[in-house]
Amino acid sequence: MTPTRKHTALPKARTLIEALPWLTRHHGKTVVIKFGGNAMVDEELKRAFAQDVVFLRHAGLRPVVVHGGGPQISAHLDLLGLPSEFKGGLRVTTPEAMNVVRMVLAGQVQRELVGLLNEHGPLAVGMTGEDARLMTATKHYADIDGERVDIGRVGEITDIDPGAVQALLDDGRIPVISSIARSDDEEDVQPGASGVFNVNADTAAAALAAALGAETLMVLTDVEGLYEDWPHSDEVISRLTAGQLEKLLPDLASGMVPKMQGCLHAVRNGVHTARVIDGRVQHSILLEIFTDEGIGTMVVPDAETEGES
Ligand SMILES: Nc1ncnc2c1ncn2[C@@H]1O[C@H](COP(=O)(O)OP(=O)(O)O)[C@@H](O)[C@H]1O
Ligand SMILES: CC(=O)N[C@@H](CCC(=O)OP(=O)(O)O)C(=O)O
Repeated sequence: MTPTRKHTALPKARTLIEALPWLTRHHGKTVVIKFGGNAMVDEELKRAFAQDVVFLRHAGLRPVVVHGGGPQISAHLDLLGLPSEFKGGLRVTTPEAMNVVRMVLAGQVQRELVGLLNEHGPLAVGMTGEDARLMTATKHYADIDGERVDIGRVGEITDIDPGAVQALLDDGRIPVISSIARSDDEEDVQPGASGVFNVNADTAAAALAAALGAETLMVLTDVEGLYEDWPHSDEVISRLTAGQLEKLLPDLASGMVPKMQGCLHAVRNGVHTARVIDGRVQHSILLEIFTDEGIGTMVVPDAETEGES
């Protein structure tokens, strides 16, 4: 006689059933996920990330991945004997460095993520902001202590045409996007890297989330969330409104500046929640979307202080 297995299977069934309200709530909704270069250094984490994104897609959500690659770009510049310098959290991008940025993001990091996602089926399609005019930018100048500083080929997004991304989503695909934008400046008409800009990946993800009318922007990084008094304490701010975040922005440092500016832009432009979560925790995306054990920092629009999770 075959022994019954119903008791051992029950906890698994409970886990699935517990996800039901979240599955219902998020069905058909667009989620833009920014995968940061620092969260991308561990092979197992990358595989778990790909599994989570594919899970979201099969659960009926519309995930879009925007990836970073700061450490990978710096490593390649170093290999070529070129310096890595940041001003106001953004890479000083010479025309020579722009070639490297484009090659590493579109040719290396994006290809790897597309490959990992496609181990689960014909799902992921890679593109950069140049493709189908997804992202157009103009030259960005850094503001360093009130001074306008030239940081080279760094772009500020002026227009997003999300048509190609929407078409891929409608076709059941997972767009994987590198944060490089085409230039519409007149002197930049020539093809090649001289006609494109390097855009911070947090900024690009936030702008895309707003343009797509996404429900959620999720930024995966290498810390637990926004620390209240970084680097002196590791107390994470779990929830804050756009207005509260706006007041904090001038005091924030380095990598958190584009992330939190991006979260603010997203929730002020129609995105329901923007979250900064710990990409070092395996399956952090699933925990965040399908359980009430949400981790990290959640930013909500001003009117919404209660209820959302
Ligand atoms: N208030 C803060 N809370 C958390 N991290 C902060 C804060 N201010 C600055 N940081 C720094 O920002 C870093 C994350 O940004 P970044 O290195 O650009 O990551 P990513 O590659 O994921 O985009 C953290 O590792 C931390 O060193
Ligand atoms: C202008 C600018 O700074 N661009 C970034 C683009 C990559 C990025 O943002 O990667 P992370 O998300 O891993 O930091 C850079 O060149 O490093």
